[in-house]
Amino acid sequence: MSARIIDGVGHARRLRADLSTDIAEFLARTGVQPKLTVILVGTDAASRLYVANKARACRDVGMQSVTIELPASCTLPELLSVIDAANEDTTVHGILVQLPLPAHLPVRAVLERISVAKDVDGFHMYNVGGLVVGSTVFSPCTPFGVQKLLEAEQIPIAGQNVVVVGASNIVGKPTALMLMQKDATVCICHAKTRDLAQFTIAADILVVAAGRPNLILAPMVKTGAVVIDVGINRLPDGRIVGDVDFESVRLKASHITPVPGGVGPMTITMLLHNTLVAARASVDEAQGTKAPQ
Ligand SMILES: Nc1nc(=O)c2c([nH]1)NC[C@@H]1CN(c3ccc(C(=O)N[C@@H](CCC(=O)O)C(=O)O)cc3)C=[N+]21
Repeated sequence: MSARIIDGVGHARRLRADLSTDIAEFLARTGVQPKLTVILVGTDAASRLYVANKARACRDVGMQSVTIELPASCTLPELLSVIDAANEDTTVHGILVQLPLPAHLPVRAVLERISVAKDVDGFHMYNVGGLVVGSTVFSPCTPFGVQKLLEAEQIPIAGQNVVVVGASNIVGKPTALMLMQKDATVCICHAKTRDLAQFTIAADILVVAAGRPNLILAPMVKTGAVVIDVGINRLPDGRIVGDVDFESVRLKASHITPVPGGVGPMTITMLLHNTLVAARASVDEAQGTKAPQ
């Protein structure tokens, strides 16, 4: 068997074309252009690149984006006052604080400052908690992108055995909750899991977000499984690889995402989606057509 390679770039392109149409229609109808504010603290090269990619993606679909760059020495009160200003600015619909933050800044305090209605990353505790009860304002972009990829590939989720490898707050845990909400039987493995293979071999859908190259080898994968690789690792030779040994696992899986070109492009797409949803909600609220969130 050779797996179908899930084309994240193609799925993302189709979704972004739809978003462009929706944004143009929304602008024509309301006069409001959706706007994302990205806050970048420090000068980490990878973060700068990601932020530049997000800004370009916004422009490509007709959204405004503003990047606010703060020095790595920025204090917590300084960062919070920048967030407060974006919260109060009615022309801003989405706010994203690029992670990771410099070590002296407390991540939770920063994320909890973002208005829930503008938390397009879905990282605010209110949105995280919403995943537990199945009613979130914004779903986090990477798990949301994984779910969209599965839907676009018409892969059934209900009743499937889903194994998530990696228990991070931004990928593993929310992915598990979102797929459980879709009636999957979900298991979460992490760095302390004993005998990882005994769990992964049972997976109909294996989602890997551990940040370790070659963590998942072919003998750990069930024949015909759907393998979603969320890992992004830069090797010493500069190559970007996921957490899955792509060349061996593709011979055993039914579907597999490549890295790059799999989940990554969907993450930014769902950020754009969430920003449009935020802009719509803000117009609805201003017109009193919906209860404020
Ligand atoms: N507040 C916050 N929100 C985030 O969503 C967030 C963040 N901080 N910090 C960093 C991570 C990482 N992340 C990626 C998004 C897109 C790709 C992506 O498009 N990757 C491409 C290109 C990969 C490459 O060549 O570098 C691909 O996989 O094909 C990757 C990684 C969002 N993150």
